[in-house]
Amino acid sequence: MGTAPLGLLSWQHGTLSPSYLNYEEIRRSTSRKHQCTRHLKANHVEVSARKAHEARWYNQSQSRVRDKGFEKLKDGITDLLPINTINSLDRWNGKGLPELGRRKVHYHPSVRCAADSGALFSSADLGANGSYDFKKGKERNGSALYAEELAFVARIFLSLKTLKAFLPNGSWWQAIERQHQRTFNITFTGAMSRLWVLVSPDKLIIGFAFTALVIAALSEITIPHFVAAMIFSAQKGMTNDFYNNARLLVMMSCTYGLFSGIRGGCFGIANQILVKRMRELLFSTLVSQDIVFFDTEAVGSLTSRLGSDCQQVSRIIGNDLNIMFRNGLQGLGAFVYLLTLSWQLALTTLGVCSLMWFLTRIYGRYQKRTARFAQDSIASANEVAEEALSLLRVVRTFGTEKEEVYRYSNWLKKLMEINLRQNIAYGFSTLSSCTLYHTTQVVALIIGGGFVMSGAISAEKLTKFILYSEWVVHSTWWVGDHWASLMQAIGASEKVFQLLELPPCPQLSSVGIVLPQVRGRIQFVDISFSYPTRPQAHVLKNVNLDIKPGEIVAVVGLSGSGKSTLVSLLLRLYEPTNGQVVVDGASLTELDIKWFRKQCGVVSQEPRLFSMNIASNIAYGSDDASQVEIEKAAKLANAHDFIISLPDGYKTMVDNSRLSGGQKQRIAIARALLRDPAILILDEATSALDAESEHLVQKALDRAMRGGVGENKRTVLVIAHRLSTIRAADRIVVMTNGQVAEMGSHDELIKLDGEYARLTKRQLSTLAQ
Ligand SMILES: Nc1ncnc2c1ncn2[C@@H]1O[C@H](COP(=O)(O)OP(=O)(O)OP(=O)(O)O)[C@@H](O)[C@H]1O
Repeated sequence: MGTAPLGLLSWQHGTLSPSYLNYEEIRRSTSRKHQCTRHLKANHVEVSARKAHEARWYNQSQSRVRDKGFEKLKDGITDLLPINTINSLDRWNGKGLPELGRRKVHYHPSVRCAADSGALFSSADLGANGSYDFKKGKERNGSALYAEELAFVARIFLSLKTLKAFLPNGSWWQAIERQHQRTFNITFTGAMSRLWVLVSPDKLIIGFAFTALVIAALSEITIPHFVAAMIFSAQKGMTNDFYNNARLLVMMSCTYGLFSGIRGGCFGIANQILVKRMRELLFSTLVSQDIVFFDTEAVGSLTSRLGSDCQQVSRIIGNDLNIMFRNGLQGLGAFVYLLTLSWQLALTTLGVCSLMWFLTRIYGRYQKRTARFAQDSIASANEVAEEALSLLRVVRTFGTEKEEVYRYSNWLKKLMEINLRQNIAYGFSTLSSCTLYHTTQVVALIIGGGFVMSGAISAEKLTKFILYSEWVVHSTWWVGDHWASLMQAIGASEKVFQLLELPPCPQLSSVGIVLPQVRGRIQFVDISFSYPTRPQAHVLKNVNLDIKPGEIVAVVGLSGSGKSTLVSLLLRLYEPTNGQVVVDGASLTELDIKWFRKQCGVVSQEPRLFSMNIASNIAYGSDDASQVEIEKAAKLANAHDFIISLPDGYKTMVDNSRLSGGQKQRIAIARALLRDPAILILDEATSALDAESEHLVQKALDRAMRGGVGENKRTVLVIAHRLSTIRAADRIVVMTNGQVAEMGSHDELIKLDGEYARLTKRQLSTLAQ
């Protein structure tokens, strides 16, 4: 097999039109065309023993040859191998094609370059010894020069291909959009009407701001007129006119300064009010969402919406609209003035401004589209940061600081990619605006100078014209700049507006019935349930359970058997897929759920404390509790002694991390007991406490479970893990795979020798070890 030159024959991948590198065109453009064609035809090698994938490439290449109209060449070349990525070549390295032997293949940079751009090669091009040397090829065979030319053309077209990606609507600009999904799109008018609803209660401030804006803008626009008038009256020796103009200039300058200040202050205040109101509204919308919503939305992302996204919106009124109105008004005024000076020159300026505005609209649209993606990336970065910082103890224990930094910086990288595009787009916008700005001056001077020389207008008029045309263009530039910034802010706030439109959780707005007295009978009637985020997983299946008033029921079972889910359904945090929960004969859906929840005391498996003092944490949700009642609840929960031993006693500031697990649990028990609930729900902690803490917590739980007397005896539903708690129950319910497997007293279930007996034995043997 002889060494053949590079057979660069065709191009794939739509970005570069194949016709650009049509073989025939290349052939025509080179003096060695016949020689090369002959050479390729003569040196092609029939590759007989191809592997399956090579055969596939071969077929593809044949169809490409056909598709791209290389019919003539097709007949002569049967062993084309499309090497559209260098990886394909690399895969051959060392392994060898049948005809190349097991030798390493080396590639000339131009082969790599051409291959990257999707060229087809003949296997013969790689040479008999598996390598291709252009210099040697050139010496041996004149056609090699042709190969270099082709490689050169390849480079040019590669550059063109890259350039094309940077043109408006090119693939580089759209790369970001392809990575993100947009489900909600807000228009300019949509955003404005929503913002108006938010700021309308402060019409007075907005009114002041706009009045001041108009006065400041109009007084500022007269300044160039008086400046020019003063210069020319001085030149003509008109002293009276000079001083009159000077007086008016001072007056206008002062008016401008004063009202600019009022304008800035009023817009600033309106801005602060807007952001505050928006954050309040967003927060209240979020806290009134269904629990399912929080199964899908990360907390870090939501706090980012409250912080960063709302801040972006504040720019709209305080900055963008303010400056747009000011410059719009001034630009309009200046243009009217220009028309009075020379309508021909005024129309020239208008032409330039229209072009500038057109470019700005394109730029503004791009900024709006990308802004949302930027905010999404900020939210995701925030989510990672929030997670890592709140779980820093776990991060430190597992030594995964670097991984967390990597996770965080990955989002920052994505954000940077978006910002890079936004900034380059800004660069293009500034470039075009700058060019057009100076073009106006040059055009006005050339045309205006002609008018002056022909005596059509005076030099004073031309000077005023230049000053005001500059003003018009400058105003258009500013309006355009802030239009783009406004669109960016609207884009950034899309998610905020989307969230603000979420209706509150229906149970919060529904008015249900309030029972005169809660006796505490709880019935789970044929309950089936799947979490909305995992509808295929049936967590509870036809659960039937009747808990009598004052009864203590312990629910036991393996982890994941659905015990906590049962409690969530009792508190109506989720709605059952099938069946219903009945309390004292009334369906839970008929009851006023806020009232019902107040009748329940809940101690969750991992109680969380708020960043407030201990007394406020105990009184959380019981606003009218007195200090005496708080202390009584704390004593019942075995928490009083440790609380008073703290430096500030009940006023000690705590948060979720400043107390031990046992202490937090006792505060949570006190919080539940303070309500003196008719129904007590305990999700026993599985985490191991030291013997002393466990003893104290256990005593607190026992006391809590025995609360109430006679008719008012408390109904207790306890998800129990400790044998002592289980034994204290009147009835034990054993759950397996979302179903009630066994039910009865401890002795009954031990006799049954089923699941419960097995669980108990396992626990006893663990304790014995
Ligand atoms: N918010 C949720 N979204 C989706 N699936 C969930 C959710 N909460 C729990 N699950 C799933 O529901 C099933 C039952 O969970 P549940 O918390 O009720 O079990 P459990 O018996 O209380 O377990 P443990 O004793 O470990 O607390 C599990 O498979 C769990 O993965």
